[in-house]
Amino acid sequence: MTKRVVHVSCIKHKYLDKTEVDLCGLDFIVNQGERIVILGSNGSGKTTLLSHITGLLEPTSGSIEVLNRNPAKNPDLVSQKLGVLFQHVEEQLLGPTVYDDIAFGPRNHGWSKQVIKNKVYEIADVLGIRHLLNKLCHYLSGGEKRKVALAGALVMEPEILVLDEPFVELDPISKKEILQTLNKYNQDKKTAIIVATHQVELVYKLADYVYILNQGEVIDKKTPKEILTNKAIFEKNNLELPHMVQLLYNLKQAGLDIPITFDVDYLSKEIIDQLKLSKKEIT
Ligand SMILES: Nc1ncnc2c1ncn2[C@@H]1O[C@H](COP(=O)(O)OP(=O)(O)OP(=O)(O)O)[C@@H](O)[C@H]1O
Repeated sequence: MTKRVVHVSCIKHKYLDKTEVDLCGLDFIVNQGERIVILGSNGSGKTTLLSHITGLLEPTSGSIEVLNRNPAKNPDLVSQKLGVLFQHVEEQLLGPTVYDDIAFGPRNHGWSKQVIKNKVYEIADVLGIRHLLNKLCHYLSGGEKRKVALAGALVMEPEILVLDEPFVELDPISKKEILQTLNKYNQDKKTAIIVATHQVELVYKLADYVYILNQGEVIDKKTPKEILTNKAIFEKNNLELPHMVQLLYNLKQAGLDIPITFDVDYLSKEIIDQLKLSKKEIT
């Protein structure tokens, strides 16, 4: 039977300035090894939802279970089983040096010096940041900080990874490498991945299911294909339609019957075939 690792049901939160966020609508459910992308425009409640899952916030009502326990009441569970990457990444870099920062979790859990060293080097190699290990975190670039924070999130081999806008500030090569790393972790270790973003193109590359948030409400759960083939979802939820999908819709409107896909090679072949065919028909 599939193990449910996260279950959030109609939680409400009141911030100190009295802003109320009601994350009701559909229950938010994540099973072991699932890759979930949470899409929503600015202020739709993505970070608020993730902050409850990671136990940083406690709801005023509703229920939240992470690995069958309340995360706000079980900080040990969170630190051992959850790997977290915050949106404002500076807030989570704790060590003076990159090495110290990645080693923070393992040291706290009493791992031996040698095991920590091996693991820090291993994860630094995976993320291509070994050359940064002796550097002070303060002087890292934005993208480097994000990679270091991700290394800190992965080093404990968590059951659940919670990532808030992980690809902001990353160059295309870093983005591709980190996507590959996340998908590999997911495959090899059955790590559940929860990513909040408004970068819709990630859906195709990093989602088994997509939850859509709109003004705090969890309004929909869909597969990537269902999202990408339904233009109305983008308009209704103030999400940017990726250029490639817009192009496909335009071609469809002009009479070319092309499947909606993000596979550039497949798409190019389809377009070329159809253009060749129509050229033949004319001549
Ligand atoms: N610490 C806070 N104090 C007061 N209000 C807050 C706080 N954090 C978030 N909010 C409010 O809660 C609502 C949801 O914000 P949240 O940050 O969860 O949205 P988001 O979907 O992550 O947005 P973005 O994509 O811009 O990061 C917004 O109206 C926001 O102003």
